[in-house]
Amino acid sequence: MSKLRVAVLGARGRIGAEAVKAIEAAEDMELVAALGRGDKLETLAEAGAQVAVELTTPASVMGNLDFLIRHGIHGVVGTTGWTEDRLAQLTTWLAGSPRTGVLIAPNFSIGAVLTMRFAAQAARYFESVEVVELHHPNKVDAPSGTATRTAQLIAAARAEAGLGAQPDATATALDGARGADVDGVPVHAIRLRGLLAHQEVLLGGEGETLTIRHDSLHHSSFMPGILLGARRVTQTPGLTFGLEHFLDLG
Ligand SMILES: NC(=O)C1=CN([C@@H]2O[C@H](COP(=O)(O)OP(=O)(O)OC[C@H]3O[C@@H](n4cnc5c(N)ncnc54)[C@H](OP(=O)(O)O)[C@@H]3O)[C@@H](O)[C@H]2O)C=CC1
Ligand SMILES: O=C(O)C1=N[C@H](C(=O)O)C[C@H](O)C1
Repeated sequence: MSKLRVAVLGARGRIGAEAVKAIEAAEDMELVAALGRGDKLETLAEAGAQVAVELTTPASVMGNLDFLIRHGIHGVVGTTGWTEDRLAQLTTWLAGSPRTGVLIAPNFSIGAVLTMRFAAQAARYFESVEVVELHHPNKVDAPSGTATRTAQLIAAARAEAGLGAQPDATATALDGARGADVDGVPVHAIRLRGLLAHQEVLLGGEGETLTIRHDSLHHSSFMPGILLGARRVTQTPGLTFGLEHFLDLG
């Protein structure tokens, strides 16, 4: 059987370098290009890449995806910074290349995907909920893509359950003291040397609290999700948002 021809964009970055190793080690894949900033995207087409794993920066990702989609190269995207406007733009580009698939995964680790699932399940039963994400201090964005997605899923679950705004009697506060407001859910971002990628969802009701915590201790935690995404995206035209769509979570 022929191997899947995979490229990495952002190959010299923290997660990109780990992805290069994981793809090289995968028996059913061949790493055909490993590009960093300034490298020519045309290399991808010349190398016959079928899938490109995009792990760069929010500032670079749209330009890269524009190229990939125009050349019919499937995308597996871990880069953050997704807004409604960006997703709409992507959908428009994909409509012009109907056989091309793009997976955007706010988080490739199974534990983080489950955290999002569990948080959305729990959200309808608790009056209060806040998200705390904790990352290494070299991270360029805040809050994290995972925390933003988690808060959006929680907010949707609360709305579906008919829950109103959360109780919060704060009358005065320094700017930022209550975190960022993501669809009514406070999200707090910690940046601390020694950490990698961590998240807590704190839920509170009458006389009880529930904390859901996930820790990525090494970039290897993201690799099975990236490899799964690369395998599945070739069979999944259009835009898929979230690795859970490629997993059987029951
Ligand atoms: N979804 C997930 O599970 C995960 C997502 N991420 C996300 O992945 C992204 C990268 O994170 P991380 O590896 O820590 O960041 P790094 O800064 O370590 O890596 C980003 C790399 O991308 C390179 N780069 C920038 N622009 C381009 C471009 N146009 N073409 C090719 N390469 C480019 C950078 O080069 P230079 O240094 O020269 O600027 C750098 O080497 C972030 O958005 C992060 O949030 C991270 C971990 C898990
Ligand atoms: O920058 C990181 O490191 C990570 N970024 C992603 C995010 O913003 O959610 C995924 C994970 O948290 C690691």
